[in-house]
Amino acid sequence: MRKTGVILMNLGSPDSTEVRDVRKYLNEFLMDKRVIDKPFWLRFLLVKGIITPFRAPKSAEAYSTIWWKEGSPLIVLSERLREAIQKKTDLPVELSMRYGNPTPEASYNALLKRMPDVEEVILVPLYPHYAMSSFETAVEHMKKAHKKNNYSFALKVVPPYYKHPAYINALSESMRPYLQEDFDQLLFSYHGIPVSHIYKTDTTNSFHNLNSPEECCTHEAAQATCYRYQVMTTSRLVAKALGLSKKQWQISYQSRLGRDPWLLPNTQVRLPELPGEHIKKLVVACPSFVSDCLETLEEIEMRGKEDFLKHGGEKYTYIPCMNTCEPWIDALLQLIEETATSAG
Ligand SMILES: C=CC1=C(C)c2cc3[nH]c(cc4nc(cc5[nH]c(cc1n2)c(C)c5CCC(=O)O)C(CCC(=O)O)=C4C)c(C)c3C=C
Ligand SMILES: [Fe+2]
Ligand SMILES: [Fe+2]
Repeated sequence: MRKTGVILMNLGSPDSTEVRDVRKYLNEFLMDKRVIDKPFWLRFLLVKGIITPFRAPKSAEAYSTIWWKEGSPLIVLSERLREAIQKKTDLPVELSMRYGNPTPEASYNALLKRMPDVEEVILVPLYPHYAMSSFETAVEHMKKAHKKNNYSFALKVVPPYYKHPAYINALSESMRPYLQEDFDQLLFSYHGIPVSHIYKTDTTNSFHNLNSPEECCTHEAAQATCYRYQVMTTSRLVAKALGLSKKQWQISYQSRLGRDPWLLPNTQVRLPELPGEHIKKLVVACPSFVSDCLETLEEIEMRGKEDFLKHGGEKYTYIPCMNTCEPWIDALLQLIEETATSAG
């Protein structure tokens, strides 16, 4: 048996709701070339000159409406997830963040302290879908720190699990209790990305049918890195597991930033429109996030609800992320086990 350790990796949060900490976090996040894929000089000008100065005070205020006494919900929930997995495995499990703390070095070193002769580390990106601004940047960041520090252990990555039966089961079961009461539609609101990212990660030059709400690309190699295809697949499989007909659900994309074209339809645009389309009782789930965070608690649970009800909606139910629910812990243990025993 190889000596194996595990690192869970999520996005990260500012250290506090102080504007200076939010500014530092936004600068690190948005200067990532996989998040804003512009030439360095343009990204620098946009981020340091326009986006961060305007956004930091607003984001700080938004963070202060969801912050817990223990800290950022995303960090606290990710740490609770680590603890819950640790209770069910003998492998040492650590947590890392793409931006802010704990850094990859801190988590590798924490793992080495617990298991000095570790031979392989299984990296679990806490993103079910592939996007260059989420999954890819997390993996590349961990690989970079691995190479820089010349660690002797191997690094293995859990691939995107957007259609893995254990993940689909966990997501469906976490949602099921919220669909017992009468509702008109379920909205899957995924984090949006710029359309250009879909083409940038596609090495096959495939056609992505952006006009179709039901299909994207058909080439398997393109699907492996197509965020849109993957979120559509997750939604279809979850809807099937929950016994929903096609008329009972739809997809939209949230958290848009900047002027470039992003995936459509946009959640912020759709929420006020839905009551006019006879969708008065809405249930909303956010499956691109596995832990609740600013984008789910503030944008969807709070602001989204207000907007929907203001425009004639009657009932709005937000479904929390999987966080530490039991089937999710079991799914992660299965993904870790499968990756540890895989040849890669
Ligand atoms: C160009 C901008 C952004 C892209 C592309 C993007 C993709 C992306 N993000 C997540 C997950 C999360 N994003 C979160 C916050 C957040 N996202 C952006 C911008 C882009 N994200 C910003 C500027 C922020 C900061 C907050 C704000 O000012 O709105 C979070 C929450 C973090 C927290 O602390 O709670 C998550 C999680 C994914 C999965 C993704 C691509 C699929
Ligand atoms: Fe984001
Ligand atoms: Fe596609």
